[in-house]
Amino acid sequence: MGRVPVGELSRYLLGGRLSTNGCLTSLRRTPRSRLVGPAPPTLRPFSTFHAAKEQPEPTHQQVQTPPAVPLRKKLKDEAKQARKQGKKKSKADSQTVEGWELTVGIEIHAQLNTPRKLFSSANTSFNDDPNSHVALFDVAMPGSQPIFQTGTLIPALRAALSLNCDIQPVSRFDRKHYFWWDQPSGYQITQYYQPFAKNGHITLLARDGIAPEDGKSVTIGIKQVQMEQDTAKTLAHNDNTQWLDFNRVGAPLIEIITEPELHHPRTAAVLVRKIQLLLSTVDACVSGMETGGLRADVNVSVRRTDDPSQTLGTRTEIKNLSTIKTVEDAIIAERDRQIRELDAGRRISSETRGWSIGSTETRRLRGKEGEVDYRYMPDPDIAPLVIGSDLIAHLKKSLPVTPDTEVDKLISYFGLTPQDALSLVNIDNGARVEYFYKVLYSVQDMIAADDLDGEGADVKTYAALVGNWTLHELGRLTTSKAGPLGMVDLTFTPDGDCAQVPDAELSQLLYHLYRKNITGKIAKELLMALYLGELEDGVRSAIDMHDLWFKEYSPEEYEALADEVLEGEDKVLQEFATSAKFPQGKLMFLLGKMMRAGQTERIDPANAEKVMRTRIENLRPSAA
Ligand SMILES: Nc1ncnc2c1ncn2[C@@H]1O[C@H](COP(=O)(O)OP(=O)(O)OP(=O)(O)O)[C@@H](O)[C@H]1O
Ligand SMILES: [Mg+2]
Ligand SMILES: [Mg+2]
Repeated sequence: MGRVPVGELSRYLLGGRLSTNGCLTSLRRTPRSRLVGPAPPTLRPFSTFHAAKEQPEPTHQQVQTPPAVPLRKKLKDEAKQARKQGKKKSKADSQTVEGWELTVGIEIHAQLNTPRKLFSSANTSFNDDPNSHVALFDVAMPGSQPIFQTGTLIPALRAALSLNCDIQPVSRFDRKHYFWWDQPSGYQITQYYQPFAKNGHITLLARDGIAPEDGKSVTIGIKQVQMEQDTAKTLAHNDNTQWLDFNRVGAPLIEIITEPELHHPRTAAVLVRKIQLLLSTVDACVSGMETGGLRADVNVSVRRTDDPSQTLGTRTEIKNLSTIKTVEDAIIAERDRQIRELDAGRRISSETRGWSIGSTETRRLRGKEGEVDYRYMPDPDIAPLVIGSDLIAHLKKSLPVTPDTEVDKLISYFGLTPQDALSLVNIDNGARVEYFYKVLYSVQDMIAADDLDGEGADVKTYAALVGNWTLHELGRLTTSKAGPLGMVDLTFTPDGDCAQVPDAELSQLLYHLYRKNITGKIAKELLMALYLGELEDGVRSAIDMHDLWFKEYSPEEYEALADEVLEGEDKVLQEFATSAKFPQGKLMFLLGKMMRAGQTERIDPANAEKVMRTRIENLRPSAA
């Protein structure tokens, strides 16, 4: 059958609203905010749907994803919720329940980092105007055909290789049928019979934060990785009206399916976090859970440990978990619910369940028995996918180092503590560690240019300083103490650029701190001023302008300062002279007073302590 010319179709179906390149474009640009305002008039036939009361629950992964909430806010809300429920951990959130074995398998859906949809040349987009990137095929226009976008394969392969999978030389696409408003064709194209990658694994280490019961490390099998289409985004509006944004329909996803080999809730959460980081490290996916780019479905079952049959219990599936913490919380709640049911003599029915942030119970969405028959069939319009071994070899060679190797290097070569190394690699989806390297290498260049220590300076001496500042001092900026701006999170590009605290400025600051050209206190004040946007001409010029260079007190001046501080402190001095145990707290008190009395840009805490300590030690009973 010949294909209907696009022009004819568009006139017939949309009154000429199709653009010539085959993509739907809204006639009037619809600002993002309109998503919560009245429906865009030109898109009405597609973007509204009046849900009849008897509509079934959404199937598969089409349970609505809530609009992305910043991770920071989510974590705060979760912490608040936890505080409300009492800080004390209840018995229920332990990692094990005596007499029972928990089993978990996870399906992770991740959006691939690619500019095109899976079977059309429409752009993938995040937060663009609704329905502005929609090809004819994406909305199942009759006569439109899928055209596999080969570029989408590259990030998918990188993801599968990073998960140690065997790439299949030939794989195929299948149709999974179901009827729901977010899937215009009535089926999703996925890989059911022959996925492109199988038999992988991922190793989780104790330092990743797995449950102590899992020991030093645990390796979890990856059953398969498959490519598939995403669905349209549904936004619930008032009165049973659902708005649809087809920008997401047909966007390429991978589904990573683990073996049912997880036995502790925290380890399951760690697995999702580690896979998220891995996918971002190999550039397979650019966004994580916090922006809705990665969603996890957890399959949970329990069985009695003394069950001789050794078969796994019936699983239930909790769909669309959107934070790492909810993975752990939902598994615990579902495990405990299943145990309660079985203890009461009831059976677990195979069903799909949901979870909302802050809740304590999973809730039934639908039963698997009544589930739509997916009627899987090979897609007759799509040729088999043939992947050459040369491409695989090339991609293997060009994979970046894994986060595990990165952490090892930060610890052994740069001398960071394991905790700092892990945090650096884990936060901001790997962007913070990029930022760390930028700052570190600039500081290194400045030190080398001095020609004082030249190449000989031990990198560990300043790497620890840079690590501490890029992690902890930067972290401190965003606490409420910094005033209204203090709530503004630092943002990093994937390349490690930060507009609020540019790496070039921080490296200047840290170089001068390392060289003791400025004091730590001054450095902290400068960093805060930088973050608040008060240093128009940068760090170096602020130091010059306000003469903040460290001009350390002479030994005589330190002595005079100590005298000034000790005046009127006879009672404290008496304690030094008489108490058998050295009153360390009192020394700290005197030192604090000395630091406050001295000029910030002239006093070095270590030298001030030396002077004060010598004074005090002369008073000690043993010195007499
Ligand atoms: N008894 C069990 N207990 C816990 N997890 C299980 C059990 N049996 C299977 N699983 C896990 O359930 C998941 C099944 O995912 P898979 O995508 O293969 O099927 P599905 O959930 O039926 O399909 P979909 O949700 O994609 O429509 C896997 O992660 C697997 O490890
Ligand atoms: Mg699945
Ligand atoms: Mg599933």
